[in-house]
Amino acid sequence: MSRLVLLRHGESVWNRENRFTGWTDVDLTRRGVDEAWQAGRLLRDLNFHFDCAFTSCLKRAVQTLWMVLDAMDLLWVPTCNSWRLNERHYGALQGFNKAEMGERLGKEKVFTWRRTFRGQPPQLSVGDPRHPRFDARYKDVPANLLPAGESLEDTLQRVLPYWQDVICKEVQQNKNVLVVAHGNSLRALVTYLNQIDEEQVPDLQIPTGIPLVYEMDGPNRIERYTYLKNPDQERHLPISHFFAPVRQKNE
Ligand SMILES: O=C(O)[C@@H](CO)OP(=O)(O)O
Repeated sequence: MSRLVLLRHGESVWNRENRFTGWTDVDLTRRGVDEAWQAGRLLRDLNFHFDCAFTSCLKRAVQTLWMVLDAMDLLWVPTCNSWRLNERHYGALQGFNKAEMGERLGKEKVFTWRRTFRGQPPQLSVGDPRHPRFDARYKDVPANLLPAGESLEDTLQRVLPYWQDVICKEVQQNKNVLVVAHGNSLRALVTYLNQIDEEQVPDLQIPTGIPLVYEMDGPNRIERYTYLKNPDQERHLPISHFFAPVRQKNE
């Protein structure tokens, strides 16, 4: 039995400003920092332990991971950063205000980009200075793999090899694993793990700073899962309190 915890970073500056963020490397807000510490303290109080941790190459996730591990006195745990866990690349939308884009281009279009499985945002041109090929942190990633605008489906295709080749191997060895990533890279992973139908994908949202815990019997067998919500009220409850049995799609 292994515990896998998925955590979206705390609130970022562009979350607060309601701007398309994607691969833009923005900071956490004060509230985002508090969310990260609170998640770490909750996991500590519930006696969680991690053998390894994974995050993206974006500082809002990296900083959240560090704060969580610090709160748990686990800063020594081996961690890996991968571009494959980055947020969905929002292409030419990055930087624009979501509500303003809805007014200008239509709410339905913006909804399709933000919440459907296949909605693909307008791409960045290869010469655009915001293109990841100009960013030193991606210099070892083959150019043809670097995205310039992704649907959730594209994000899943990028996240999945990292899940299968790296994170899964740890779960297979019954390790307890923490993954701190982003709203859409985690939506993609949860879509896969929970076998969520394409029509249900728009309803799936991942909140900032709330740990999503899976108890896994092998990499493809979820025994049960739950969010650890309302930290202040639930801090002193045993972990067994949180779980309800999971029905999987093929059961
Ligand atoms: O802007 C983004 O990169 C993401 C996450 O903050 O936004 P959305 O939830 O709209 O996909």
